[in-house]
Amino acid sequence: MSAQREMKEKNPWHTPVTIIITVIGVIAIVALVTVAVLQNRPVPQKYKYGIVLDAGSSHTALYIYAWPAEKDNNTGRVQQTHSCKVKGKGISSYASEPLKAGESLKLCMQEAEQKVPRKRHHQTPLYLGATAGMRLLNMENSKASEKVFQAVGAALQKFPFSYQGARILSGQEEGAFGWVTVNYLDDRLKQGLETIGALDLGGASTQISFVSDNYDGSESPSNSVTFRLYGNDYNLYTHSFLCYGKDQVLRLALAHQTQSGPTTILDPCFHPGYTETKNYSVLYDSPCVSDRKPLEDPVTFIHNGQGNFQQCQEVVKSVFNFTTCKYSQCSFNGVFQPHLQGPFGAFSAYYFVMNFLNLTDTSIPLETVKEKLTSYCATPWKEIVKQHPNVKLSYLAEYCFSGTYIITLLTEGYNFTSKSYSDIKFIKKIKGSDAGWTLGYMLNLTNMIPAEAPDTPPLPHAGYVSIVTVMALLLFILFIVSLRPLWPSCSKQPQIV
Ligand SMILES: Nc1ccn([C@@H]2O[C@H](COP(=O)(O)OP(=O)(O)O)[C@@H](O)[C@H]2O)c(=O)n1
Ligand SMILES: [Ca+2]
Repeated sequence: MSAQREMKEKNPWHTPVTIIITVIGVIAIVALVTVAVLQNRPVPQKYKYGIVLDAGSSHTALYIYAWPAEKDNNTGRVQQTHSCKVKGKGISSYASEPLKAGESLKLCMQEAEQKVPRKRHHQTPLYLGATAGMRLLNMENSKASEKVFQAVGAALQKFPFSYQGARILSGQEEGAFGWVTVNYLDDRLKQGLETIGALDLGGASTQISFVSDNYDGSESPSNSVTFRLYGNDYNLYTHSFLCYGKDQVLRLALAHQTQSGPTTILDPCFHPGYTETKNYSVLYDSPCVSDRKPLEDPVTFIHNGQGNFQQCQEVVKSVFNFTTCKYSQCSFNGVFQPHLQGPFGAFSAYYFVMNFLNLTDTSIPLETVKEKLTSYCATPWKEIVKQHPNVKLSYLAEYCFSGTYIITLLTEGYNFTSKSYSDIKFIKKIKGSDAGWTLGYMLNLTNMIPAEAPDTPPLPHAGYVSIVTVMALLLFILFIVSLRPLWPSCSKQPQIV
């Protein structure tokens, strides 16, 4: 009995020091694990918002962007959370009734009020950028364009957002911000990867923007935009061709065909059997074509389709000027263009048209694309209408022309070859956000892309917490092991006799 008591008294685990150390150790482990778990628990995410209105020549669209509020600007990913297509035409079409331009935006703005949490309304910046439609109106009638902007500004200021103004983007801005958008969405900038070129086709202008290794900006400086983003320097080539959006080129092509004065034209870019009586005044109602207006013309002309892709290409080629180039190389109209380089993303009308024609797959050889267009254009109008009962006739009539224009612009205009054609991807969205200039515009105006790479800690937070926990556990085990001489099994067992 006394021997047993002696043993109990000598059991080192029962000394107050070991008990205290063990308790502290256990508490420390529990505390560490709790901290590690709590720190990495997903917290409900709060977002900040930004709204951009793209006032294009054919229509206006509203985009809402959101990004995590907690993370600083350098790490938060901006995403499109909502878009709204404004009913009716572009704001430039309201030149004679500017107030209606403002009114047209109301429904989409009300939708934005619903989509952005009320608490965030006041700190949500709201921008409106207008492109080629307003550029043309401004050239034609600057007073009318001012009035449209006044009306649009007054309408937008009635909403609870932080209105940042409405303005016309320059062609360079439109091209460069489109390039920023696609490269930002594809994560090319932060990682300093090879960039994607951007091809944007609108109704009234078209943009091409890309980085080329043998272009330093010295030849034709007006085509050069330099950026420093996340610590990398970019020398971007960009050009915007005003009047070379697909709607203006259609006018140019028609003007070309009606110039010699016949009141009936047989248009190879429209389907056989298509026939419409059109107004000359509507055709020439644009600064892109007004200088080609014949002095005397009848009020109307009859527009008949013929459906011949090859001849249509000849008509389209006639709207490009290839005769002069004062630089080492040009695209068309005497505009400098360096050697094409790298993958390209083609969006906006490039996508809409090629998607309608089932030609977005650029692994289809260019020759096959041309064959498909040849057979599509040659399909009688009646059949086309039967095949697409839900497409508006005015849009449906133009796909043969638009497809032909796209292929001609890419190959004859920009010099894409049968080989480099496959470098192009026709895209609508990247990771859920629309490709277009609006996101790049907002990122720039909110300084959301830093010039220098952010200083990142060598370890991510979770890695840091895990390593500290593991090290602490190891130290604790080491400590316990160092007490080994005091362990009951190691201490001399009392002999019980
Ligand atoms: N679903 C759609 C939407 C637009 N589009 C065309 O895409 C072009 C968009 O041009 P835009 O209004 O942005 O004009 P710009 O100001 O960029 O020149 C227009 O030619 C529209 O007709 C289309 O083909 N299908
Ligand atoms: Ca556009």
